[in-house]
Amino acid sequence: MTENNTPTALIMIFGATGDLAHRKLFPSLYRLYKKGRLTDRFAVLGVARRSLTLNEFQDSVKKSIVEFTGEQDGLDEFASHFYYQSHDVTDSSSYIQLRELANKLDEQYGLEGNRLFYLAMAPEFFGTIGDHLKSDGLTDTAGYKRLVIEKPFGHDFESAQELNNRLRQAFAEEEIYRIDHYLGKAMVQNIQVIRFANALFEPLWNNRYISNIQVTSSETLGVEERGRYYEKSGALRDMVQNHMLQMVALLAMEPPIKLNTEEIRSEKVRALRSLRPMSLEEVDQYFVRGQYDAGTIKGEGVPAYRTEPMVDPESNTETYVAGKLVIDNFRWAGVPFYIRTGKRLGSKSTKIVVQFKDIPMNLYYNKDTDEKLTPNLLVIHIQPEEGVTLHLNAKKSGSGMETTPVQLSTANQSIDRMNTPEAYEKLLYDSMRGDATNFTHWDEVALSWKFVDTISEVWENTKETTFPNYAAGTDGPQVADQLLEKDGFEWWPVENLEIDNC
Ligand SMILES: NC(=O)C1=CN([C@@H]2O[C@H](COP(=O)(O)OP(=O)(O)OC[C@H]3O[C@@H](n4cnc5c(N)ncnc54)[C@H](OP(=O)(O)O)[C@@H]3O)[C@@H](O)[C@H]2O)C=CC1
Ligand SMILES: O=C1O[C@H](COP(=O)(O)O)[C@@H](O)[C@H](O)[C@H]1O
Repeated sequence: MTENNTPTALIMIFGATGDLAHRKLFPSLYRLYKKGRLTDRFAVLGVARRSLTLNEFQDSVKKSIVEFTGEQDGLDEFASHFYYQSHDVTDSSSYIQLRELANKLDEQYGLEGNRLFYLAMAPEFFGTIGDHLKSDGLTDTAGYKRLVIEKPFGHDFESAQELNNRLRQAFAEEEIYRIDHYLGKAMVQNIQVIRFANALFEPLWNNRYISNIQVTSSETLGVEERGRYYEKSGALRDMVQNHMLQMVALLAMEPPIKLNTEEIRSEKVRALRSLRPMSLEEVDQYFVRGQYDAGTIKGEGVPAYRTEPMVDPESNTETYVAGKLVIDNFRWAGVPFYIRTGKRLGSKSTKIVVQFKDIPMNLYYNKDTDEKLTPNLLVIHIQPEEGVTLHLNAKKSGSGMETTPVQLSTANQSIDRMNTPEAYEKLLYDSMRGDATNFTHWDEVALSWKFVDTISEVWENTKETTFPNYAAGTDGPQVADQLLEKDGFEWWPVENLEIDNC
């Protein structure tokens, strides 16, 4: 890793007029600038097709910052670092001009030839851009060259491999920063710290003491304007292949021998390699799917998935997935990892619940009340609230020896926004500093696709006759509950585990 806490670079954003650039990238760069993490030695070169003057582009940057950060301090100064080239990325003749502009900015700002190419565009263009960056000499530079690439990285293992091979013609693996914005979330980064910095947890973090782990990422949003993309993706490719499996890898991995990029990634890869593969016939035992019907969220009626724009009225696409993952290694044999994620659910929440095994005997059992001890839980609140809660049992006040559940909580300040800009801010900063720890290595991408491909093969080839099978605003389809009931467990309800109630 190249450590430099005030990095200098030319940041070339392909897709600079798009949603991601305006909602996440410009505000994140602005925050870095305000925090002094970007000195004056940086320039941003935006690329997109529409014809904009320099002033128009800089105005659009300022507008996005006001809208998404609510701030305007030093805006003119900040926006003066932004440049624009109208350029169709499929048009080979434009790259030479782009290279000349890049070289000029390099000199003007003293950027030492450092270049970050950020692909904030539809994935069909990733390969073409990579090819041109190399063939037209944009990657021939005296400083570092890095490619930051958005999801989705492929549609399945085969297409991901094809894309990877193509990009590797222009960039080495260590120069490719594949974004998974969940890895930029503070509490996802905290999973390792909670595990490896607490004598209380690490000795218990195995199949002797843990009964099951549940990872939930529920959204109230529907598919919005992304019907075209989502119809081909579904929740499995959109959320499970990347974010959900990344969280599982962090929970399941062995302690790395050092806290560096290579060691952490290699332990995550080992965890993903330990996922028990399923045969096509076994998929239904381990994974279930759902699709939302019309319903009510926060008092407002919302439409069914099949009536959303650009969605097939008979769509077979899943908007909900629940699954049981089995990790075949010494630490986790016998401990199911349950995951669930879906759109148009009752609440926006991402949580991890680690359920500990019951103690061998309940000394406090009272046959008159027949109350069972509540299992100990460690709840990691990823979003919207950020923090940790430990659910314990303690003595009820009074003269008897009855027990009552109690909770110990620590909460960070709450943030509730989709794809929190803070995540992008951290990831942008890391990519400029050369810290790839919180980006996904090709080996992780490949293993995740291989795991998910078996499920998609079955789902794409079997029409789900029960769709739509959950109403918007509910907890999802009943099949998800049945998945855990078979094992004698149930989902911990995310609402009742809110940190505010603790
Ligand atoms: N938006 C978000 O919150 C998130 C987005 N992503 C990913 O980020 C990427 C971008 O998404 P998003 O910003 O939403 O997409 P948008 O459709 O909003 O933006 C696409 C951008 O690409 C440009 N563009 C399209 N075709 C060409 C072309 N042939 N040559 C040059 N520029 C072109 C468009 O500008 P113009 O029309 O002017 O050419 C625009 O700037 C996608 O991979 C998406 O999956 C990932 C997570 C979240
Ligand atoms: O990558 C994606 O993530 C968002 C959910 O992100 P979050 O930070 O709000 O949890 C999801 O809405 C989107 O469909 C998916 O592409």
